[in-house]
Amino acid sequence: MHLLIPAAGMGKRMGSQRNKLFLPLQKQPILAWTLIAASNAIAIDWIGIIAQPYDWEDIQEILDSLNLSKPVQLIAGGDTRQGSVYNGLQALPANAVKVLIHDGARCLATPELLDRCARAFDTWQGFVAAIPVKDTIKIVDADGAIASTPDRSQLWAAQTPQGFDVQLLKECHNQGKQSGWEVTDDAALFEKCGLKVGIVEGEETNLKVTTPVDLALAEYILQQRNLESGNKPLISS
Ligand SMILES: Nc1ccn([C@@H]2O[C@H](COP(=O)(O)OP(=O)(O)OP(=O)(O)O)[C@@H](O)[C@H]2O)c(=O)n1
Ligand SMILES: C[C@](O)(CO)[C@H](O)COP(=O)(O)O
Repeated sequence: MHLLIPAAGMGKRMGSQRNKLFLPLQKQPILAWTLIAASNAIAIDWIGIIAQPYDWEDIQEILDSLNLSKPVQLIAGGDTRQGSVYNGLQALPANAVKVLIHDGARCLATPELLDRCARAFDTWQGFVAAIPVKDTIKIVDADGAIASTPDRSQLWAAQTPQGFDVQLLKECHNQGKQSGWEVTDDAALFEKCGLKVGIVEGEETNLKVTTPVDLALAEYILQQRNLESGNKPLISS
């Protein structure tokens, strides 16, 4: 299974002066934890890291320190996440038929989640990891007043991995470019193309490290995990 990791953001909401994926988390850069999970996922056999070229040297240092056994390719990021994934799709090996796309910022995803998503291709051509929404969600109008309250039983918080048939997703990205669609996840492109997207059970701890509060939560979650795992090697042999 091919995996694309969007890692070309600026970390504005983190208030970071550089790519937030280099920030330390339990003595490793955030991106390292994402790569460790990908390395330990049985189904993943190729990794594409989509990053700004000015970050490639620092990412290569992370890769050298982890010494992953799986092939890794660095791919130039775009100005938006959508643009970065577009670039990633163009850079996939010719034999890529299915692809998982997983945010570098979702560094707490477990190998088990990645493998569960890989198995979802038995059922769907497009799918997202997701969890049920816990808060009541409000649709708010331009005046700041609540316009409606969607039925919470139908609301899910989309995460990544998101998985897609490569050819279909390339076509949806091309349609998006031509039509000027601006989306915050790849599933939205599939939906706009009228293609069905399934839900795969996500993980409550699979948060996207976006703000300093997320970083503190991630620190706590990883600390607990590392205590539970003892001195088990980070990378499974
Ligand atoms: N041009 C971009 C923007 C984002 N991403 C990646 O998409 C994932 C989700 O994006 P987000 O959490 O929003 O990261 P940033 O864009 O860095 O955050 P911000 O919006 O706060 O700047 C991250 O792994 C980020 O590196 C990307 O590959 N290319
Ligand atoms: C793809 C995603 O993680 C699904 O929840 C999310 O849409 C990314 O949003 P961001 O603004 O690019 O972080």
